[in-house]
Amino acid sequence: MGNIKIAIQKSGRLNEDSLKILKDCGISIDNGKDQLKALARNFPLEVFYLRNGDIPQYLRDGVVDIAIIGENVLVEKGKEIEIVEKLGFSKCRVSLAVPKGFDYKGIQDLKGKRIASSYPNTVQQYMSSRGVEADLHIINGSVEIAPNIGLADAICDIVSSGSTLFKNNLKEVEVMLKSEAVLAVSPKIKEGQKETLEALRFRIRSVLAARQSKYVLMNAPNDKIEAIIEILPGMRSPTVLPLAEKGWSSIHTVINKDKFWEVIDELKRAGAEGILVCPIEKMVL
Ligand SMILES: Nc1ncnc2c1ncn2[C@@H]1O[C@H](COP(=O)(O)OP(=O)(O)OP(=O)(O)O)[C@@H](O)[C@H]1O
Ligand SMILES: O=P(O)(O)OC[C@H]1O[C@H](OP(=O)(O)OP(=O)(O)O)[C@H](O)[C@@H]1O
Ligand SMILES: [Mg+2]
Repeated sequence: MGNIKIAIQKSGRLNEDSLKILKDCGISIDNGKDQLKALARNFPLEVFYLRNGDIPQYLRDGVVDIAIIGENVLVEKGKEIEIVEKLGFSKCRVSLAVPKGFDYKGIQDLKGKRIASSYPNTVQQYMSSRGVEADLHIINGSVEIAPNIGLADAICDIVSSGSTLFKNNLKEVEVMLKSEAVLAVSPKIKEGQKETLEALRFRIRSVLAARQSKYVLMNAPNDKIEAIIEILPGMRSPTVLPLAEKGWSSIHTVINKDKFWEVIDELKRAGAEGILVCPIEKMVL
């Protein structure tokens, strides 16, 4: 398989989870402190530690073949770059916010207003597709402070819990896009490298599916099995194994981790006992 170069964020919100997903894919990386480049020991992968904001350009130029990057950065700077996997972490939205006292009724209220943002293309496109012109001020960080220091009437920035907006006396008024970390591919990737990319994607999908699921085991009297199976939102038909105690069985299945709490009471009412919920390390689909 051809060697591929992957860019991940050097430091910041994506760094740790990006390294973690590679590790969960069974890829060991020798990364010493302050190293900008590292080789994987057991997979044809070279890791480049870069600024998130610089990655679209490196992908475009083919300096790196693939990258783990925030989708919001691609929307801003790399619309033509292909996203091949959504990775389920660093979930956030890019939103417009105004001071709490602003009587906001709709996007038209921002006509001619000063908007501070690190995402000028995203804002520009959102506003102009709605026929609204505003006065954009590009700033690189601490955007939420802009209205308080008289620099802007509104802002556009990343929102996750909303606590930064809250602390700065702002309210979210338009969600322009939803974002998460993604695996993106350079348009210049070569044929010989696609096999390695597919092998990596296969591993990533197995890791993500496992993160989303739980292995659930429970015991039940045989006459309750049918009712219990009705409740279980399993992958396929659950496994039913006889217990040493006559007339009892053990039921095993895989369920989506978010669904589990929805059905737990129902399962107990239907007669399930000794319910165990276990993590799954990999799930090959
Ligand atoms: N509060 C947040 N909650 C969840 N995800 C976030 C949050 N803030 C940022 N992100 C996501 O993480 C990415 C990296 O954010 P971070 O603040 O670490 O880097 P940055 O300063 O934008 O980039 P650079 O690496 O270029 O310095 C963002 O592009 C976004 O996708
Ligand atoms: O809704 P919240 O949960 O408060 O998250 C949103 C904040 O998180 C990000 O900043 P970060 O902490 O990454 O700092 P930065 O501006 O230095 O990148 C983003 O720029 C917002 O300011
Ligand atoms: Mg940030």
